[in-house]
Amino acid sequence: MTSNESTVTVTRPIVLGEVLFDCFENRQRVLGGAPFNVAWNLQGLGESPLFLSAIGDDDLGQSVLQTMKNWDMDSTGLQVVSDRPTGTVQVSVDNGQPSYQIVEHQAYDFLDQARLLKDARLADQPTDSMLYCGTLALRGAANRQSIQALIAQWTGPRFVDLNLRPPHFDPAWLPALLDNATWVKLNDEELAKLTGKTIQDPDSIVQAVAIMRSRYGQANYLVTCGSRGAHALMGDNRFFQPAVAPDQLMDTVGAGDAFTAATMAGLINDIPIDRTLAAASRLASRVCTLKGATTMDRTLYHGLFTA
Ligand SMILES: OC[C@H]1O[C@H](O)[C@H](O)[C@@H]1O
Repeated sequence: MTSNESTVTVTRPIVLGEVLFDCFENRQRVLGGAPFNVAWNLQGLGESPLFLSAIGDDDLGQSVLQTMKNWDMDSTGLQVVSDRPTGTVQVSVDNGQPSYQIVEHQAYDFLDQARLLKDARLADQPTDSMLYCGTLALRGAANRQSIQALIAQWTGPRFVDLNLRPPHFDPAWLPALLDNATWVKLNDEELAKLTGKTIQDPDSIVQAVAIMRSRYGQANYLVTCGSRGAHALMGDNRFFQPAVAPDQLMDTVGAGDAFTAATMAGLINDIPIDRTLAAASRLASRVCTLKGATTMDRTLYHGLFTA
């Protein structure tokens, strides 16, 4: 956010999950991983997220550290796992739509629980700090236990990003993850998969979210539907935001994460939800013009909340 539109930030978002390199078919490597993308965009939006993850003791890990430093990001929450590689994902893009081959047993799968809880500085956080959790880092049993321990102690708002990346997801994780969550974000396909509903119009979204709420509690929901816009369901109210078409589509990698980050920034800064969703749509659209999810180009973040 630019200085003339920000309000005083009293909380610091904490973002937990994977950091990795998205490796494209042309051999280009771009920093990514949904939680990392969210943290990166929050930083671009003027927040100071604490990012909790792990890298390997290798060149890619050094590159993560250096790039975070260049972006003025706090890397104190980054663990080094010496016997595992820094994460990578093979990305194929067809007509702008990515598919991912996600490599297993990566450094981010082996978070040290004591260090994680310490870095989250539970006692020091203002009670209204927002904790973001993705789902990929839950795939290992030890990580799952660590993340559940952190969630169990968390008293502030929680934002859960359901990234269903088969086969790295199990609905059995959902009760612990969604219980008492403040916000849940997923896309229309994920909502359809989890509820068995066909998602085709606002009514079906409302019905599917009602199913999710009956199972997992009364969170607010953010449902993104690609070029068909996004819906925020807050209590009984639903807000719709049309999608902004990108100037020139490169790929949609990280568009949803950009949407999440701008939404979190709006919530943290008490910006009205309609303005927040409009900004989120703009940022998602701009990310679609990039190869991959992240860029050092700060103009990406200009005028998002004022346009
Ligand atoms: O949401 C996009 C991210 O998810 C995938 O896991 C890719 O790594 C990419 O950066």
